[in-house]
Amino acid sequence: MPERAQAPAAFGSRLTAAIAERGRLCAGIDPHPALLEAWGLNDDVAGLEYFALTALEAFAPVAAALKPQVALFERHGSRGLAVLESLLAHARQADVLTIADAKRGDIGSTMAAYADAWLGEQSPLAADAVTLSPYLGYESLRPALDLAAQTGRGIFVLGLTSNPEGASVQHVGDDRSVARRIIEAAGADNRHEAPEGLGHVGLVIGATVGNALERLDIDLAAAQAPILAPGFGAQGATAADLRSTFGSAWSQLLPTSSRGLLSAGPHLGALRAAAEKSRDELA
Ligand SMILES: O=c1ccn([C@@H]2O[C@H](COP(=O)(O)O)[C@@H](O)[C@H]2O)c(=O)[nH]1
Repeated sequence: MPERAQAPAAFGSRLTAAIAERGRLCAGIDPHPALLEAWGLNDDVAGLEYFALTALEAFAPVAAALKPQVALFERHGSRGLAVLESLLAHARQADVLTIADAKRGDIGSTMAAYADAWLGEQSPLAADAVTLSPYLGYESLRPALDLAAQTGRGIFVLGLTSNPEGASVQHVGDDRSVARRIIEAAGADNRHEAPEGLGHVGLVIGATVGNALERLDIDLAAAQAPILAPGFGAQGATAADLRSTFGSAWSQLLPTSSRGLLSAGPHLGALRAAAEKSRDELA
């Protein structure tokens, strides 16, 4: 279980320091069955554990953060979640930030339990940040927003997702789109907690969204939000796409790639080289 002797620095500062030290890449740990097979592993708990810990060892020195995809651990049941707990503990020892990609969201009373699970000091599943879905309303996330602020952890709220179907919900709205409302709400929280620099309320904005930010009149700089940008790599977005999509918000950006890196495995050297190449493209 995580133990902390004194109040930790705020998540935005910790992420800024990690990017300065290790570069801007977030390395995804997505143990897909097809990747386990490609690595010569069985699709079982032993294969999962080998995969996750090898990826951690390869990526931790060259990534600002690691993002395990929770669903791919959950599909192995309670023993899969135990592997995730072990991965998170090893990441703490390696001093690399973790973002649990769990996409949780529920009414406030249940949200408090999700917050305890992913952000609570005593939880074996506690990560440095967790992804959340605001579909029940941004304010329903309040227990997690508050606990993250108290514990020096962060959250990443889905804003504009990388999948093409996301637009049918997120782009909707007469004067202000759903995405813009979520992003403005995150910005209000960040300005309240941290008048300068990155706040603890991050946003997920896909690397694949093209000119949606411009079309929806969204000001990411004003939100002071760390931006987790999936879609880099296997979903087709390049470093050049990231630059044209995010422009002046570049300093907030944490591009994340999973299959694009993991398909270089199983050898640690090849995995490390793939991550270094992506990190350098983002430098
Ligand atoms: O909008 C979103 C939100 C989350 N994801 C997650 O990121 C990774 C992407 O994996 P790749 O292999 O690099 O495509 C995966 O865990 C998704 O669940 C996303 O892709 N888009």
